[in-house]
Amino acid sequence: DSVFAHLVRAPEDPILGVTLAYNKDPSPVKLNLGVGAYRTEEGKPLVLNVVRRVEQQLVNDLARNKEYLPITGVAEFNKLSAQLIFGADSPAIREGRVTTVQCLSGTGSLRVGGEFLAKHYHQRTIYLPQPTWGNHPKVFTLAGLTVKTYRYYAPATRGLDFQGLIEDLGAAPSGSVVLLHACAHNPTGVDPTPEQWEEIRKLIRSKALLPFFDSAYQGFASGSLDKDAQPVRSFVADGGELLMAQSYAKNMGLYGERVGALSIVCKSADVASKVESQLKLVIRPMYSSPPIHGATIVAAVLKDSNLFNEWTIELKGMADRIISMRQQLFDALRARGTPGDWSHIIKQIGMFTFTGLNSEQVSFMTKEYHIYMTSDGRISMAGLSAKTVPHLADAIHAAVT
Ligand SMILES: Cc1[nH+]cc(COP(=O)(O)O)c(/C=N/[C@@H](CC(=O)O)C(=O)O)c1O
Repeated sequence: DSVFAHLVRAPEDPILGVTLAYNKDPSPVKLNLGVGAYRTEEGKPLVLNVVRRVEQQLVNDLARNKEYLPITGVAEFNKLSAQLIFGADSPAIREGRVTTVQCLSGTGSLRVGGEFLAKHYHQRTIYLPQPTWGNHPKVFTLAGLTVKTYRYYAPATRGLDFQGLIEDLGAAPSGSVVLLHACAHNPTGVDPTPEQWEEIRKLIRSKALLPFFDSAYQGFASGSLDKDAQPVRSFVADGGELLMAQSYAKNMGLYGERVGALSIVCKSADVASKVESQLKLVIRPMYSSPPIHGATIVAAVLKDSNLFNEWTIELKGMADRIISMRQQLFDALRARGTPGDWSHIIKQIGMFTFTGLNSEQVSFMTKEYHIYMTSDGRISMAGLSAKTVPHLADAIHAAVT
């Protein structure tokens, strides 16, 4: 019999498996609020106009070919990605202290960064917020790091457990790596205030902890790319070092193109270039070089001021639609007199609402109302529309009464 006959059947991914279950459900009222992917009012995936425009230009450009990219990817894309998150006027970029490599979207950027740290950094422990994106622990464990957690979410207030965060990071061994969501924390939708970010930054620098930022929603938290990058820029401004994983999956709608970048901000240009040389030794045996199409689209949008402005308008449109879904769901629950305080729905930011519903209530809503969401009670607001809000509100009402 097969040499693989001994394999046990693996469980589906807690996030991506929700979509598989949704697809199997024949119900006409089913609702997919699982994966963090934007949907229009009509419930359809969105390809941004700027992306379509650029793709038209690319397909007609006979000067383009399908040659291998360098291991580090599209150079222009790397430069423009660093400017997008650190600011076009960033002193670190000007001083040549930033190295950026194109990776396979956010996940690939996190994995390459994790493998680089496991190989070259003296402290192999990374602290993840509790809770965090479900794939983080797996990515970093497989990269060779030891995963620990720091308190982040306070179920009682449905807000930030700032005291717990400070205590846990204060107790972390000096030099530990700390994963920070740059904005729009997944799954809680709870971000530190600017004042709290400043406290976090001071603590991290005072203990020589190494920040590893994950930016998968730049522009989705506030609707402004620059505003959402402020916390990151305050860390770069203090001259310290950090790692930064960027994803264009959500904010440019390039999910399946797998477009992302890993940047490492170093103390000197000389170190940055040595870091880049070692990053190439991580990437070459992993996937050799990244895909050409998506990064070319992003570079075209970022370097042309008209396309860039049109992108910011489309991005704000997506952010605003999500915010209106928050208000509509909150109003619908209030209209039903649904027991409990639901103000966190309008206070939380980014793509997700961390409802506070427990796994029994979630499975009740799936069974009785065909609502598909992750078992931790997270719902992707982008999956909602004005006409489906009442159905979700009915389901939540039934689940809590
Ligand atoms: C915080 C965070 N970081 C990185 C990623 C990776 O995205 P990538 O497509 O590799 O650029 C995601 C994706 N999150 C959504 C989709 C998923 O789970 O893959 C989600 O949480 O639903 C994140 O939420």
